[in-house]
Amino acid sequence: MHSVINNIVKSTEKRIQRIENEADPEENGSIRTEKRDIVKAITDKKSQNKVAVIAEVKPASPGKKLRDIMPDDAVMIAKEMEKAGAIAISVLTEPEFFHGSLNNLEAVRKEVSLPVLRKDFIINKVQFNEIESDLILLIAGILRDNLDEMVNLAIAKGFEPLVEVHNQNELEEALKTKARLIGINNRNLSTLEIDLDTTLKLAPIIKEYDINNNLHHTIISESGMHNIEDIKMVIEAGADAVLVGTSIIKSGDIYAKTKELVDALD
Ligand SMILES: O=C(O)c1ccccc1NCC(=O)[C@H](O)[C@H](O)COP(=O)(O)O
Repeated sequence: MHSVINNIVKSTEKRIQRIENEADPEENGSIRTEKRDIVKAITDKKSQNKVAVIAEVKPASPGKKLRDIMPDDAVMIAKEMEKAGAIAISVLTEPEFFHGSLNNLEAVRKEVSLPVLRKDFIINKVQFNEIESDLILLIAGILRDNLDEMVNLAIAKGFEPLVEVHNQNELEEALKTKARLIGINNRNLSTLEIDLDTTLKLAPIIKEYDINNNLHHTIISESGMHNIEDIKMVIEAGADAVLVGTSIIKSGDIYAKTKELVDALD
């Protein structure tokens, strides 16, 4: 793992200590009452020959500030994304390296009707009790042997787990779990380099696995997409949806950039 990721995990462990000190770990919160179905949203979007875009409310990435985003701004950004045809909103909640917040997520989920993904470094089950979201990110390369258990706990808590992988080993572990959504992260968490070929390499492996086992996973290509060509490339490789943060947030026109990506197949 890159030293940045090690630092993020250490910082997350400190956050977890605070949660454990403050909350009842057996608290039964986070059971969804209202389901926002991302799989249906993706299927519907694809049937219109549009791109299923999960647009990310991302204030920063390690060492890079993108835009100050407080709850009111997060809501305004998410509404622009929704209006432009995004099928879901991803909200960063990691505070130290991504300047995200639980308040941003809570405000967005209240004000938009799309499924909302909690984008964070989830390494302990107590984090499931922190806040409601429709989807939750689980990173195979960080959770390793705990992946299967965390997927099961997330499902039991009412979350739709998005299991993120970057290489074939992680993918094989992800496919052993009950997760319906596999995120292929084009960003290598050991080097932080981005290579869209990651999706080109891994998506066909998922497709073949599904054919052989009569299953259907939803494939989400994540990170490093900036333009129509990037989107077309990963969709052609078999991605059902794309997750885009930086290029939308930095564009200066959230609505226009999101729409450009949604309409990439026109
Ligand atoms: O965004 C980063 O630089 C980053 C660094 C270390 C770990 C994770 C990181 N990103 C998390 C993400 O998954 C992205 O925010 C998401 O896929 C959107 O990517 P992008 O469109 O490249 O902002």
